[in-house]
Amino acid sequence: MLEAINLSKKYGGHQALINLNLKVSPGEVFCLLGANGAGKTTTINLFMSFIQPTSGEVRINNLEVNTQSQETKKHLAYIPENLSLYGNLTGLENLQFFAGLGGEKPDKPTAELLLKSVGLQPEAVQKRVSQYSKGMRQKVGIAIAKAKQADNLLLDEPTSGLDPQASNDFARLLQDMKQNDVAILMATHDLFRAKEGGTHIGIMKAGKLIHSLKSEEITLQELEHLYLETMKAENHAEVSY
Ligand SMILES: Nc1ncnc2c1ncn2[C@@H]1O[C@H](COP(=O)(O)OP(=O)(O)OP(=O)(O)O)[C@@H](O)[C@H]1O
Repeated sequence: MLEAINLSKKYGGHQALINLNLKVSPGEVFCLLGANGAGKTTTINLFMSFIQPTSGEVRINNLEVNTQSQETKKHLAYIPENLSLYGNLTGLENLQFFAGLGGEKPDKPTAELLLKSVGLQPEAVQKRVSQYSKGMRQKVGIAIAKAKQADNLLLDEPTSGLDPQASNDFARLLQDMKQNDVAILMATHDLFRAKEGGTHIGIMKAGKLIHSLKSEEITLQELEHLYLETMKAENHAEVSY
C-alpha cells in the first residue's frame, strides 16, 4: 500500500507539492494526471525517497519512508520514463543484473521465463539492449519489477513515446500486476490509458491534487472535459463535474 499524508515539498521558495493526501491499496492503479510542472514527478520522487519532504509523510506498506528507507525499498519497484539499462548487455543480462541488485538474481531459465512473460520476442532476449526499441526496454523494466516481486510499483510516464501497440502491451502487463494485487501509482499524460487502465485518477495542478475520483465514475469524454476545465480554471472552487 502506498500512502501520502499531508505531503508537501518546497524547492527553495517554490512550493512544488502542497498538502497531498492519497492512498493506493493492493490491486489499485492510481493515475496522476496534470500539466508539466504540476508535481507528478515530485510525488513519485518522494515515494522513492530520491528527495525529502518539506513536511508530511510517505508510507509504504505502513512503513514511513524517511525513517525506514531500506525496508521500504524492498517493497517497491520503479520504472522511470527512460529506463537506464546497460546497452552493451543483453536483455537477459540486464534483468539478471538489476534484479540481482535487489537481492533476487534470477537464474537463466527463470530470467528467460520472465522476459517471455512480458512479451519480449525470444530472439531479442540474447540481443544487446542498445538494439532495443523503447517498448522493448520498458518490457525489460517490467520484468525487473516482476523479478523483485514487490507489492508496490511506481511509474513515471512509462508509455510516453511508445507506439499504440507497445503502449497497449505495456498497459496489459500493468493489468497483470494489478490482478496480482500490486499497488500501482503512475504519473502519465495519457488520459485514455488512465481511464482504461486506472482504477483511480488524480488531476494535479500547481502542486495540488485538485480532483481524485474512481475511473468507473467518469467517461473518457467527461475526464477530458474535467481535465481541460481544471487546467483553465483560476479558482478551483469554480471547477465542477
Ligand atoms: N530539483 C528541483 N529544483 C527546483 N525546482 C524543481 C526541481 N524539481 C522540480 N521542480 C519544480 O517543481 C515543480 C513540479 O515539478 P515536477 O517535475 O514534479 O512536475 P511534473 O508534474 O512531473 O511535470 P512533467 O509533466 O513535466 O514531468 C515544477 O515547477 C518544477 O519546476
